[in-house]
Amino acid sequence: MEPSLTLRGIDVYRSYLDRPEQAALVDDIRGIVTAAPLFSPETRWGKKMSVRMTSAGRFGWISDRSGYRYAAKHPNGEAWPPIPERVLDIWQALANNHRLPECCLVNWYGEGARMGLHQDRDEADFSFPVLSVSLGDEGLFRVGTDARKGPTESFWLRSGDVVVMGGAARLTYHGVDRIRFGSSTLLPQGGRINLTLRVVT
Ligand SMILES: O=C(O)CCC(=O)C(=O)O
Ligand SMILES: [Fe+2]
Repeated sequence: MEPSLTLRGIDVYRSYLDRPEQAALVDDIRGIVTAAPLFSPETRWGKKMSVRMTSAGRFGWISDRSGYRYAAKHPNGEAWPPIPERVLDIWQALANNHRLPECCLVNWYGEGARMGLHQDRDEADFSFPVLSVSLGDEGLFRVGTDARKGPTESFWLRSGDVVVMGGAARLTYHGVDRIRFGSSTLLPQGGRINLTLRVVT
């Protein structure tokens, strides 16, 4: 399948998931959140992130006063639930490699939540892409270059869109400036969910 657009090497598959597929994925995510509750990670400096998170897979991404890292257990001490088949299917269709993701990060953006510009670079091997799925409210996604101070541009990600950052774009700086709270009817209470799939080891 060809991407709908490629921006600075990042492939965007617009409306990759139709509405029933999005709703089924939300049900899967409810299952993850029941097993591994959302939490608000703290940065090393003790500031709470505005995005609430949890994970599925062998590893989850956590952050606390010791810094951020992948961990085999939720902060409550339990293993993360498995990555849903429906999520793995998206990876199989678009990630174009033989490894399966080891982490499915679930990011939950409520009103006013954002994610600062960053690189995804806690993984061992950057030859594997990062794939992300957007659900619910629209999010303004900012992409730059592989330099922190490089030029950036932004575009709106909508429910059902899938983004693949691979190859030369694997270490592109990116972030979410803001969401348009209430712009989608997928989540009855509003908000945006982003799933990010990564090979970790
Ligand atoms: O919410 C998004 O679209 C991006 C999330 C992200 O960049 C991350 O979790 O590393
Ligand atoms: Fe990221």
